[in-house]
Amino acid sequence: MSTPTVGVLALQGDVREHLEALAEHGARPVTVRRPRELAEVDGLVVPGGESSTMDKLVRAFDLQGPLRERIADGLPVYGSCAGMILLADRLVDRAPGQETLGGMDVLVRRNAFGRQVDSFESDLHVRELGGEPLRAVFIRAPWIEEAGPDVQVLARVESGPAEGRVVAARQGRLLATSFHPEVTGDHRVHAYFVDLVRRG
Ligand SMILES: NC(=O)CC[C@H](N)C(=O)O
Repeated sequence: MSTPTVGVLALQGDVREHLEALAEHGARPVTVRRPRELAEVDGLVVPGGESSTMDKLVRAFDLQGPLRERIADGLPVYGSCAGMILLADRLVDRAPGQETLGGMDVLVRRNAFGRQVDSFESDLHVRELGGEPLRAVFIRAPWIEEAGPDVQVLARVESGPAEGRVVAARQGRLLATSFHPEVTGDHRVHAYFVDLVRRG
């Protein structure tokens, strides 16, 4: 699979930046809005946005069942911010009636960093992405509050009041970050994900 087809769930949120970052790293990027489009992809990005809105749209577009099935079948999925929330098996501070797709054995807290620090940037050292620190942009971001034994922690906040909080993790073919790597020029997270898709 030299040029994998990688979808971006395009119901809501920042889709275009992900498509560009995926193309840069050798994937054939496509938008996914319908079950038949989901059936064509080798991997999927669930972008940031607003997780309860995205959940409603996922259900309105009859994608919840097909997405859960493909996740259970081992589809590689990368969730950023709201996407991390959608991949979580358990949520704190969910909106009324909000559901997730699940797949990752984590407890995720929405809007975890508090209102006074809606958005911020921070450098993270992510061993899997090589030596250079990664500039991470957090926008009303969640964090992973608890992670099961099969979850590999990839990055934690390195300073400030949230020091030690888990903001990137992987469980098998599922990858999640609290932050938005698509808005910086450094797309190593996308490269890592495309590699994960290629390995099948
Ligand atoms: N940038 C984001 O994706 C924010 C996520 C948003 N706070 C939510 O709950 O869905």
